[in-house]
Parts: sequence; structure tokens; C-alpha cells
Amino acid sequence: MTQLEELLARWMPRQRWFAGKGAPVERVLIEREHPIGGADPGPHGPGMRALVVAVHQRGGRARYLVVIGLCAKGRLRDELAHCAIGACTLGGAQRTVYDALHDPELTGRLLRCIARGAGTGPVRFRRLPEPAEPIATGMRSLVHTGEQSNTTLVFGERYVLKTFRRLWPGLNPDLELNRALSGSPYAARPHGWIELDIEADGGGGEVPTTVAMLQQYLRSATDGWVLAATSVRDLYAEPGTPPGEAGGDFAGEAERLGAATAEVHRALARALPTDVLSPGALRGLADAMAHRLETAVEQVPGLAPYQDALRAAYDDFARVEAPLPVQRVHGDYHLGQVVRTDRGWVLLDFEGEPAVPVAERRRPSSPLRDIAGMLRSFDYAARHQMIGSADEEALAPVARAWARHNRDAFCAGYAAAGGIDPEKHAVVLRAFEYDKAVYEVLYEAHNRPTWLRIPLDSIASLAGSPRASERTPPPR
Ligand SMILES: Nc1ncnc2c1ncn2[C@@H]1O[C@H](COP(=O)(O)OP(=O)(O)O)[C@@H](O)[C@H]1O
Ligand SMILES: O=P(O)(O)O[C@H]1O[C@H](CO)[C@@H](O[C@H]2O[C@H](CO)[C@@H](O)[C@H](O)[C@H]2O)[C@H](O)[C@H]1O
Repeated sequence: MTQLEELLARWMPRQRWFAGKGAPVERVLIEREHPIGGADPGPHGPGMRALVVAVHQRGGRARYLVVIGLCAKGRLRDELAHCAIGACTLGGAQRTVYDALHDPELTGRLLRCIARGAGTGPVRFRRLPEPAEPIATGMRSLVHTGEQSNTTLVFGERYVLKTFRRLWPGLNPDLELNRALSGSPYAARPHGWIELDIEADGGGGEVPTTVAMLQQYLRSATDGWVLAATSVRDLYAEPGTPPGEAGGDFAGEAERLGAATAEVHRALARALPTDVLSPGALRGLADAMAHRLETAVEQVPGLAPYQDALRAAYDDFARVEAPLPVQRVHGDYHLGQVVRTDRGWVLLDFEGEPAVPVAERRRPSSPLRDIAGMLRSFDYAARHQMIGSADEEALAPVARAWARHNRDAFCAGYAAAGGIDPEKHAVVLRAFEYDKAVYEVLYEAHNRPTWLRIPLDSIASLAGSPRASERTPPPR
């Protein structure tokens, strides 16, 4: 490995967005290295390069976008010390390398390039023709903090630039679906994007690949997760009160969120291809769920006691006789993906599950998959504050009541806005809820082991067994 690759091999696994946590890094290879507005430090400031970095782990390869800033060794500005990657020799000169997305001097160049639509060369900056007004530049960016799979920059409360960290060849569904929804009150308007070519998986030439999306910043936005968690906290403080009578009742918001979700599904079905799944295709989906379960059990043995119940639910799903309409959906729908603004709920992050190949994520699916995702999120919101609480026994029924109350409100809002009635599709919904919970087991085992018991406990109670936390050995 080169010196820079050695540095990246140490730095990348420590980043929140790194998807391969827990597995040793076998090799790091810089597959592409493109200068953006000058690769070397010069009179106008530090240099910048976009890298496509392949990380080899457990015999597989994952590719990531890393945008590096370069300055003379030891000359990194103090305010950027926290994002240093290290020092090495590059092109015969000693350089300090750092994460360019934290340097407003460099990110300003990205915004200016999109505004100009600098559309030729290996890194292409695209701007959308509408809205017609030019993209404003000159604002300093801030990195959005919080638990994230990608890195989002906020420019002067006007735009967000979301850089996709894990790269899969092709058009990113976040850009594709936001473009399809452009102008909808339930989505944030896209303004442009950045793409570069990467090698298709399994050879077959290069594919233009979305690496960033510029989108309207929603100034008045409050995270759905924060609002729901506040409501749960308030209910915990008055344990005897039914959730509908508590001061911080969330059901009105849950109902409006259900309605917004139905509107977005309808708009996506109008704009993008739809289909109906045959019974054979349902079997294929059930098998894919069973396969994910097997992978999860290998890594988290605490899931094993529930395997039979989950498989039985997937088999019931495979036997559903009614045709299953499918269309493009959100794909990783939860309370952290929706924000409440002064104009109502807005849906963000249509990327789907970042660990799943893009071709699979772009396949039409049932809207019930998204509904299941949000219902799982209500369950998370209800349970997460119990972790480590001395009052857990007393709080468990309160959490269940909150989740049930808001689940009903969300489903009612979805059906009233013209979507299907989720409660009338119990077998399909249950299979999607289990499948999402299994995904979450893997996600938590790798990212937040102390939260692993949330999906495990949910699976245990959905499967009618004692709580997983009472019988679960730690993940492997
Ligand atoms: N257009 C936007 N306006 C305001 N806040 C946003 C916008 N896009 C993203 N955010 C904030 O950034 C967070 C993460 O964005 P998201 O697209 O979900 O990234 P990730 O894929 O990394 O989770 C959101 O939960 C929201 O708080
Ligand atoms: O980073 P993304 O938002 O694309 O999604 C990943 O991270 C999420 C956590 O940040 C994770 O969501 C899980 O935890 C949420 C609470 O933090 C909860 O509301 C969701 O229901 C639960 O799935 C998501 O699964 C993962 O893909």
C-alpha cells in the first residue's frame, strides 16, 4: 500500500460512515484520484482531491468516497486539527492530508462548481435547470452532526450538500427519487449533483456514479426522531396516563406523517415504473428475507431462538395469494428520515439501506416495506429510553402503549389519505417488520452494540417469546 493508503486504512474505520466496522481491514487501494480545482496547495489555498477508495475486508471489497484536502506538512489550520488524516509524501513533497469536507474554503469550491455546472472531465458537476434562479455561492459550510451513514454539509441555511460515502456504481436512488418528487411539498427540492466514473462491479466498463447531491435546506425542520422521543419521555414521566391523554401526545403528528407517506408513495407510483408481483416472485422475496436472517444468525447468535418463528412468517408471506403491487419506495424509512417543517412533514434520504447494492435498492417494492420501517421506528422510539433505566419493568408497558397508539394513528393517516389500509395486509406487513428488525440486529451489532437489544426484544415480543435481553449472549 502507498503511504496515503496506509493512512486511510487507519483513519477510515474510525469514521461514523465506515460500513465495515468490526472486521479487520485487509487492504486499501485508491482506485481513482481526481484533482478538484488544483490538487496541490498553491497561492489560493490548499489542494483538494476526490478519491474512490476500495477497502478489502472479509474477502470482499467496498468502495468509498473520500475527499481529501492537502497542505504543506505541519501547516494545517488549528480549526481543522480534528479532521487530520495524517502526514505523508505525495509527488515528492511532504503533505498533511485531511478530510476536505470540514474545510469551508474547499467545500466552497464544490458549490461553485455545481453552480457553474462544470460538466466535463472525470469529476462532473451538474445543476438542474429548475428552479431557474442561479445557485447562490459564497456561503461557508458546516458539517451536519449526528449519527449518519453519509456526510451532509449545510451551506448558509440555503442548501445541503450530501456526499455519499459508500459508493455503488450508478445513479444514486436519493437523487433519482428526489428528482422524481421535485416540486412536491413532501420532499426537499434538488438543485444539482456531482458524479464521477467508477468501474462496474464484475467488470464491464465504467459507470457514471452519483457521489453528492445538492438540495434545498429545510430551515424550519425538526427531526421526527427528536419529536417522537420527546413525546415518549413525557409519557414516561406520567406512567399511569394513556398515551392519547398525555400532554406530549404524538398521535396527531403520526397520523399526518402517515398521510404524507401515502402522498409520496402515490407521487412515486405516478412518476416511476410500477408492477405487480407474481406468487413466484413472492417466494423469491421470502427467500431473500430468509437469507438475510441466516447471515444475521451467524453474526448474532442471540437471534437463533426466533429463527423458526421468523421463517414461518416469511413462508406465510410467500403463500399470500393476492397480487402484490410494487413501485419505487423510500427503502430505509424511519423517524430520522422525516422532518417536521412549518409546511408539514417532509421526507429525506431516499437512498435505501446503504449496505445493499444500488441495483437491488432500485428494484420496485411494496409500499408496505416503508410502512413496516416506520412502525419499527415507533418501536425504537418507545424502547430506547428504557435502556439502562432502573424502572425498566414499570416502563415496558408504557413503551408498548405508546408504540401501539402511534402505530394505529400512522396507519389510519396512511389509509385516510388514499393509501392501502396497512392493517388489512397483516401477513405482508409482519414479514416486512421482521425483515427490517433482522436488518437492524445486524446494523446495531456493528454500529451501536448497546442498542442491539432494541430489535432483539422487538423480535422476541413479536414472536411471542421471553425478552431477548434475558437470554441473549453478546454478538460475535
Ligand atoms: N434538506 C435538508 N434540510 C434540513 N436538514 C436536512 C436536510 N437533509 C438532511 N438533513 C438533516 O441531516 C440528517 C441526515 O440526513 P440524511 O439524508 O438522512 O443522511 P444519512 O443518509 O447520512 O442518514 C437528517 O436527519 C436531517 O436532520
Ligand atoms: O444512516 P441512515 O439514516 O441511512 O440509516 C441507518 O442508521 C439508522 C440509525 O441512525 C438506522 O435506524 C435505526 O435506528 C433508528 C434510531 O436511531 C430507528 O428510528 C430506526 O427505526 C432503526 O432502523 C437505520 O436502520 C440504518 O439504515
